[in-house]
Amino acid sequence: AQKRAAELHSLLNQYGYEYYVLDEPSVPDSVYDELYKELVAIEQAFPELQTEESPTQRVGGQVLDAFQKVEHNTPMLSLGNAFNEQDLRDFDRRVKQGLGTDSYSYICELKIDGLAVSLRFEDGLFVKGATRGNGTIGEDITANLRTIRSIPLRLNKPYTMEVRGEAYMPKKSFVTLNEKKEENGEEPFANPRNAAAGSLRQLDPRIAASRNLDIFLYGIGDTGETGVTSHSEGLDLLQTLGLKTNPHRKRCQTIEDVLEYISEWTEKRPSLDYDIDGIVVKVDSLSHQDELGMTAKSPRWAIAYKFPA
Ligand SMILES: COc1nc2nc(N)nc(N)c2nc1C
Repeated sequence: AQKRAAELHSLLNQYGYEYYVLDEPSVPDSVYDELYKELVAIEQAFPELQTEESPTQRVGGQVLDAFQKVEHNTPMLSLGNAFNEQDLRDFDRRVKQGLGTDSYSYICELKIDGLAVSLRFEDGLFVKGATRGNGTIGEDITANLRTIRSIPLRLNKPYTMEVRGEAYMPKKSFVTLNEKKEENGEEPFANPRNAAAGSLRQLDPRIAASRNLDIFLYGIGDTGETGVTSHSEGLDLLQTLGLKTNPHRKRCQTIEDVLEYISEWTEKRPSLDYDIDGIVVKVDSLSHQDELGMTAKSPRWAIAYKFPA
């Protein structure tokens, strides 16, 4: 039974990855459901097999009475803002001056309008999830983050690492949720960001589980042991580990390419099924990032271009 349960864990994990992360299921839902039912039956017969990594344990039963505080192993940064082309050109000039060369490249990412969270994996197992908080101390919302189907309960490799990302509510889920709230005479959420934040702050994980939240991961807390040398390699690594990253990221050689990417996504923004509030521009090479370092609270190697409100 233990062998079969382990087989079912990895099968259901793989099918879940294909469905929720790649959006390319390789088997019909009926196959997934059959295997899931088989696992539930085995776990009922052998409760000791009901481990925290089992897909049957995604939605915890108990309601917390409060969130614990969690200290992030590496602080979660905050980004300086740019509001126009001049700000971006000033940023690029500072990067060029700081590096003393113009042979560097950027990576551009959509800035998801959600809630910044940090996920901790130990030997591949998802062990803890927290809000950003003040950057050093956040709130333990592990039980709620476990309900996000695109977060694997175990990575494809036994890595120990902290990854950062943005949990969000897709636009369609936001509309449906607010329709339900209006029907029940409840106060609707103002926007998907507030809805995602409100859902992850619920003490009952069953409420978070009902909110159809999703996540895009964008950073590795401590790249040291991963051996990656650029941010874009880091994002590719996250993807191979089974984590969901945003597919619209782009390497840009010059600030002109960055400006082009920004105008492209300013136009395409309404076609996305999630809200974005800007574009994050980062110097791609990690050694260049180390050379440029940080100001008091933000990296000198990154900037967030914010769309006009
Ligand atoms: C390096 O620090 C950051 N990187 C980020 N990257 C993306 N894509 N989105 C963010 N919201 C973000 N936020 C921070 C503080």
